[in-house]
Amino acid sequence: MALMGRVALVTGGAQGIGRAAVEALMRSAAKVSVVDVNQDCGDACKSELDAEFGGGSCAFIQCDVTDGDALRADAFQKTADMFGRLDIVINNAGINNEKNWEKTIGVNLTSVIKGTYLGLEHMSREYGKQGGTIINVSSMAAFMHSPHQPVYTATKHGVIGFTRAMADASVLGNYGVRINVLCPAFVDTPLLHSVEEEDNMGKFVKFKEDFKRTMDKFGVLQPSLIADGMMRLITDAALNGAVMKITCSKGIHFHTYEPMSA
Ligand SMILES: NC(=O)C1=CN([C@@H]2O[C@H](COP(=O)(O)OP(=O)(O)OC[C@H]3O[C@@H](n4cnc5c(N)ncnc54)[C@H](O)[C@@H]3O)[C@@H](O)[C@H]2O)C=CC1
Ligand SMILES: CCCCCC(=O)/C=C/[C@H]1[C@H](O)CC(=O)[C@@H]1CCCCCCC(=O)O
Repeated sequence: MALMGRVALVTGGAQGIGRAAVEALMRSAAKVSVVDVNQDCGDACKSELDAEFGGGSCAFIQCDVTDGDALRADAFQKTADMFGRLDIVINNAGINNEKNWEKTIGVNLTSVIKGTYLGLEHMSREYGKQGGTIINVSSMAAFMHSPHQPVYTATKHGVIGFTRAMADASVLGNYGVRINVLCPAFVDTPLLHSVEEEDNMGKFVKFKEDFKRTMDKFGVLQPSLIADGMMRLITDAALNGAVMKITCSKGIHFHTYEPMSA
């Protein structure tokens, strides 16, 4: 019951890692807004969550996170209006599309930046709000660059740099918002199967056997473990600017950096 009365917004929350996070939040008695572009999946998710947790604790908002106006008005503002506040934002929506790589930058990086800024508008002391916490979802691809997914890899590097800089800005600006980043290795979700398809991988699809060998080598995690990591980032008040990694070999752990020097 640690999060009783708290309100969370999870992008890409209708399936996969986002859905596991939504369930973990609801088990802790938070109210959750599931923001997802996929109407059918979102409707099914809402019905299942209402059946499990009772109505009134979650909402599904159909929204494409790359539509900045919709993200502001339909996702963030409606969530705050519906539940009366916002405390937790998980910028999780992501795609793997090397063919339409500009869309990958839009969803995986630009929308994470927008989601962070909107989260601050609703939670930061700068805006007269009560504080809160933001998690941005990156990937182990930010540490082990992938020849199968160059643009995906670039976006996930970007998410880490942006998040760490914003975490420092939050301290300097006394925002009262903790901002952390999560980097899972391979996770058993529909996204992982998109590496089989030319529509997603473009010319890199010819490397799919090599990609699968990497997966066999490192193993595949379950979404529930990623949700456990997210809950730790949400509940541990000491964490800001943390880069959490989750792998089969080491489980939940943190990346360490050299102190900054010229
Ligand atoms: N599955 C994996 O192996 C890993 C995934 N990740 C990251 O975790 C995050 C979640 O991925 P998964 O759950 O695996 O993917 P998934 O494909 O299972 O779920 C992603 C969800 O995001 C939604 N979505 C996609 N584009 C959207 C948009 N424009 N607007 C709103 N919603 C949108 C989808 O409809 C879907 O419900 C992504 O950022 C991904 O890059 C990171 C490391 C490993
Ligand atoms: C299709 C999208 C799935 C994206 C999953 C993902 O982010 C994969 C990243 C891998 C990248 O393709 C190349 C890698 O090596 C990344 C995974 C690395 C896992 C390392 C685990 C290390 C360990 O267990 O110690």
